[in-house]
Amino acid sequence: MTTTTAGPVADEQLEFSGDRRRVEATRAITVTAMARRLPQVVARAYALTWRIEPRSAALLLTCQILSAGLGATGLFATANGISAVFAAGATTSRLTAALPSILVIATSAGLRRLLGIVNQTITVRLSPRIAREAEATVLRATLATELTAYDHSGYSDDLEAADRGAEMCVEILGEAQNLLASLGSLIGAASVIAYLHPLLLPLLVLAALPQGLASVRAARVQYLASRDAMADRRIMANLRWYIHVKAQADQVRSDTMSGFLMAKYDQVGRRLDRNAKDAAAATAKVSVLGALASGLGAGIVWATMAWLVTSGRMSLPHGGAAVVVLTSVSNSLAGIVGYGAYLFRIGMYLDDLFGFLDNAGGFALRTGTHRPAPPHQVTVKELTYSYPASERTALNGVTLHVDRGEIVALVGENGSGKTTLAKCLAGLYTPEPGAGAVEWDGTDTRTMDPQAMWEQVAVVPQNYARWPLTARENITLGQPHDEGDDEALWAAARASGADEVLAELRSGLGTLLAVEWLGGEELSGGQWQRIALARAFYRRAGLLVMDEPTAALDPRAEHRIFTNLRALATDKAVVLVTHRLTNVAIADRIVVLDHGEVIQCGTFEELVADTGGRFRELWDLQNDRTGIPAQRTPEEENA
Ligand SMILES: Nc1ncnc2c1ncn2[C@@H]1O[C@H](COP(=O)(O)OP(=O)(O)OP(=O)(O)O)[C@@H](O)[C@H]1O
Repeated sequence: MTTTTAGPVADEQLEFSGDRRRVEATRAITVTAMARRLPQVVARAYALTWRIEPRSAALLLTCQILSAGLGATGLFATANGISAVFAAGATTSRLTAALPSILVIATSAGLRRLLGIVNQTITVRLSPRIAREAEATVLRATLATELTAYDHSGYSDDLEAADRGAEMCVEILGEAQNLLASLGSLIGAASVIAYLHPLLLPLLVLAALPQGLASVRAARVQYLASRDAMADRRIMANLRWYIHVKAQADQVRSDTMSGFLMAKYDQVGRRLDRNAKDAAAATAKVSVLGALASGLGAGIVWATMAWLVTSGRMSLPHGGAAVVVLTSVSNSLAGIVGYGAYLFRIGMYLDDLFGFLDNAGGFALRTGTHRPAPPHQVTVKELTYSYPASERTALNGVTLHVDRGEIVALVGENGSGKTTLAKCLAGLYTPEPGAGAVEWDGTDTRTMDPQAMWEQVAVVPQNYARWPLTARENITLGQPHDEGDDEALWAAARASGADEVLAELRSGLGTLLAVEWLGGEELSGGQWQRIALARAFYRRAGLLVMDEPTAALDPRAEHRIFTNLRALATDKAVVLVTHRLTNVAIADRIVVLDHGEVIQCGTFEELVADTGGRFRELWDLQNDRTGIPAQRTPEEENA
């Protein structure tokens, strides 16, 4: 428990908030509504196949239709064969009469088996491709998502649900095929049953209905349970990641966190177990009820048939044939119910998938078309920005400009809004309508094609990526690079100090970085930062945004960066975020932020001279040596 002036407040629990609305909507789905969706799911399965291989999709459907026709032919032949065998007359003449039927039964069974093999071969071959294609679609949608999506609770849950939907696609074609096969058999068998005695058909449907309803209900229970468990599964996946990866392996040990992390893991695991137990109990309950009802239904069907035969309403040979066909009917019904229920479930996951794909989870990238040139001036006008999860505004009415050839530094205390502003300048966050604007040479960045805009931007973020790629790729990725021409790369490396790092790598630019991956070499934190700087300097960008670019650098490397920065800025607008105030002397202008507002703006000399200002206050604090023993030079020591 923590305490505030308002009294004790319970700790917030580690929890991912999924989109509860969608779960609620799913809960409200009725069995009939779900039944109506079954054809839609089957159609989706064939549409996905069609997109990959139209000929195979057509062949699969043709096989299904032929197979159903052959099934019906075989059953009619069975009924006729049985009638012939049970008819009056000599055994040989009865067998001779049954022979054509036996030939038809054997041929249709053989051909059906052959068609089944063709179906299975195509399905097994295409299913992984369908899933991969769906997965790639989710990846493309994710890459075309606004960065702010990640700040919305629920987005990651939706993304994961979509991913799961894509995974389920591996089964959709097979299950749709099974369902169609059962349906084909059922139609064939039902027509034979109706021919034998019309009363048997409605009775059969009645007998199968309770089992069907129960299976659909069980599928819904399982889907909802798995959707409810999604947030917990993500927590566990995150915990596993924290325990597995190298990035914090040292802190897990030095902070003696193993017990703490495992306790969290177990706690969430127990919640998942409870969820699974409840779902299993609910599924078992509906399944038992369904089984009882369908057993009762089957009893009624058999009793009716016995009554029809004994009362002379159906001949004995027809009765015998009905027994055989009924077995086929109940197998087909069981197939329809089983595969249908499973397809319902897949259909719900597909809804998650297609719901996400429709508009990238609600955060599709803005679709401006203007392709900007490198800007001469970047302007921020009355910009206000709030993070979706926060009640505070991160930026409040900020106005500033950066010209090409100019370096503008953003300074301020932690949480004052520097990084947020830097991301808005780089077009990573887009202002809401009416919340100000970021303009490049007078053009609102909201009207720009985001990819084309980012081509003009180079960013050194606080947490730069350490790609498990070669040193060359780590610097050139995302940029056109002429094979065999590393001149521009080396120029960027020299400006950032990465040349010294590259010189010591065992295979130079071709060295694989990150030791965790395929035996690559590992770099120190500062060496990685030099690579990240080289990556930004290599980009042919008109706007360079650097957020704490030298935090991990030694004094020599830092000095080199700031010595080279002025030359780099000649054809760029440069924005520099830093807490090291000695470094901002290089800037043409310094903008001081406080709680998302610009409170000072001027040159280094102006701001240091302003004794009552925040910059001067921070400067004095950074240079205050109170409590630190004075450093004496060797000459002073000797004197
Ligand atoms: N993703 C986010 N979601 C919600 N609030 C955020 C998010 N990122 C930052 N904030 C909030 O926005 C405000 C500004 O954060 P920002 O990172 O821009 O500050 P900063 O000046 O760069 O801080 P620092 O010097 O510590 O890097 C802070 O109050 C912070 O809590």
